[in-house]
Amino acid sequence: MSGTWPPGYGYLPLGEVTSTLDEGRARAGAMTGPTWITATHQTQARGRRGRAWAHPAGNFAATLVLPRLDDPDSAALRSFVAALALDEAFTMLTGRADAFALKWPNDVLLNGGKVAGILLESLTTRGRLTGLSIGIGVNLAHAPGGDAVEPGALPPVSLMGETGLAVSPEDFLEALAPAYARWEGQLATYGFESLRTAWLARAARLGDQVTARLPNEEITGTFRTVDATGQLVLSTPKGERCIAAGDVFF
Ligand SMILES: O=C(O)CCCC[C@@H]1SC[C@@H]2NC(=O)N[C@@H]21
Repeated sequence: MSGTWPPGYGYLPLGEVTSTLDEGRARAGAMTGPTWITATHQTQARGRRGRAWAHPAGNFAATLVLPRLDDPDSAALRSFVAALALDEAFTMLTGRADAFALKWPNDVLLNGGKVAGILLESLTTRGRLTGLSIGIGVNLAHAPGGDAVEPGALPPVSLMGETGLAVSPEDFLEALAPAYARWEGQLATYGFESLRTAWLARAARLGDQVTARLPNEEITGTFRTVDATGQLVLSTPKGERCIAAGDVFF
């Protein structure tokens, strides 16, 4: 790894694994600080809501392990930190900020298709949240076929397919890791408000009608904002609804 690696962050490049999230969980106890784990192949990569995640060779797959969290209550905000870092890395590598947008809660879009996803997993000690794994998958070279996504979901796209740019997973990490460290530093120094503002400036479909699919309910309304705790705020005919977790459909 050349370039400017963020001070205090470790790096563990692996070959074939079941999932970098599994590696994060197994290795977190021995880590002394935040550590990026990458893999060239994952045999059981997972996405949000128990879905499988396709990881063809040439795509980026990593888990950033935060083995100790000073403030466990802010753990979920890391999906905003990671999304802003991904957006910054994409913009740096392509010079095309206008092509990318952020979709609540944790997808990155390129030309309206999904190019990257984030999956947070808690790390617990004796039932207490003590750390966090941030799994990140980026379709650099290949997008999985449309049949790999659920009906109504945005089509997967790849960076190569949409822009013609060949970016290696190593080069992507070299852009992403410092960007993540900067946004994490901003969260620590200034709090979530500055990230919330930055995220909203890059949000897809702000002000539009969207549908949030929750385990037992679908809520359709106007996407007003994201609140101070990271919840999605929709205006519906029955009033304002704040949504902590769910999938959003446009
Ligand atoms: O559903 C999503 O959008 C989240 C996808 C997260 C995929 C990444 S790839 C690296 C890490 N390891 C996994 O098994 N999943 C995450």
